[in-house]
Amino acid sequence: MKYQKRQNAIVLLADGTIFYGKAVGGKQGTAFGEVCFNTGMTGYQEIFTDPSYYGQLMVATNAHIGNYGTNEDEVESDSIKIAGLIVKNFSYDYSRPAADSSLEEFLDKNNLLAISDVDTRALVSYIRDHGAMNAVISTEVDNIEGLKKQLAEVPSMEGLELASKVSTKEPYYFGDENATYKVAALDIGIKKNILRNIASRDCYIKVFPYNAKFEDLEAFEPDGYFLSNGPGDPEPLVDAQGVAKEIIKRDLPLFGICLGHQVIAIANGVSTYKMYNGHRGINHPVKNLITGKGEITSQNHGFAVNREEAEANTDLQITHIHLNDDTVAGLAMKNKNVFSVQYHPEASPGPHDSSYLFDQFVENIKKAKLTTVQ
Ligand SMILES: NC(=O)CC[C@H](N)C(=O)O
Repeated sequence: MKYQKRQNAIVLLADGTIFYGKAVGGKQGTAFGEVCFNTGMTGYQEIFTDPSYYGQLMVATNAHIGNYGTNEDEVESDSIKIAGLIVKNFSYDYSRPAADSSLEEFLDKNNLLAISDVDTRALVSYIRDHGAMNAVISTEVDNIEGLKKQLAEVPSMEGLELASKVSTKEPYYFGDENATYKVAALDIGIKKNILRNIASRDCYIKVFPYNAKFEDLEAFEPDGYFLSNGPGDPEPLVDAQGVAKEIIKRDLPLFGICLGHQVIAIANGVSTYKMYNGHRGINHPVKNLITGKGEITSQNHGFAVNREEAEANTDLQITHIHLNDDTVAGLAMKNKNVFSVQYHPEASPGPHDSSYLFDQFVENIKKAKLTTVQ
């Protein structure tokens, strides 16, 4: 495929701005989504398969993508979840002993359209200045007006419920069934490395579909509950919010990550909003307000919790702050076993500074279990 003629391609933004490139591997096609960028230098395979990215066209700010190939174990779900890929230099060749295929093969297997040779620095500067917006990538370079019409029909990410598109259809189990603790996880777009992190801390997990009811989770007789990351706007996720409310009412141990964190905030009456530009990268600085320590975190979100409302809410405490823009990065409920973070302690990709949060979850479970037994 390497020397095949590559089709001309465009990135057309919702405001009419056009960037030019070439379709990877001589492909033809068109893909729509919200354009967003990730600043991570590594971890592209994990990012492409993270269900939180469903419906998004990903711009990689790293200038070389594909150079270390892919490995079938380095996925965060069973398929690519981004809607399309935009890069500067696409590496058809790769070099890494652990790789088992090229990125081109991996994209082909998942039928994903990728566009290279785009001036990604100019594109990212543009999005930073003009905010997140819908876009289309396409090889139909002579059909700009037609593409514009179709693009106008693509719904905005604001208000969009996407958890149902990526959640498991049936419940399933993860980990060792003889583990000491049982955790019920609500899958609103869960990443595999979250399951690995919880299971490796002596927990057996049952994973439930996005529309499961609290009673479904409770029937597993779990020691703790988990609300996952995931795509789209948290506001329409009424089922998940209902589950969170029931868990909170009973003061059961609960941990939420990213979309799960936003759901917990909404369950407490605190609203979320669409950010001008989200946080997507693997070096985002966060301050833990309880310990005073900084952590370098992996992030991927386009919505955030309203800080003023969270501060005014007497049931909540802000535990973490994003140091770039002072947005809420972590919450805990006062006098309850409930906490959540806006970022990704499971990393994959990213640093492991925040893995202590999984320890904290299991500690909370342990304490709650001791109290119930006595
Ligand atoms: N990683 C996530 O869970 C993302 C949450 C939500 N979809 C957002 O963009 O803010």
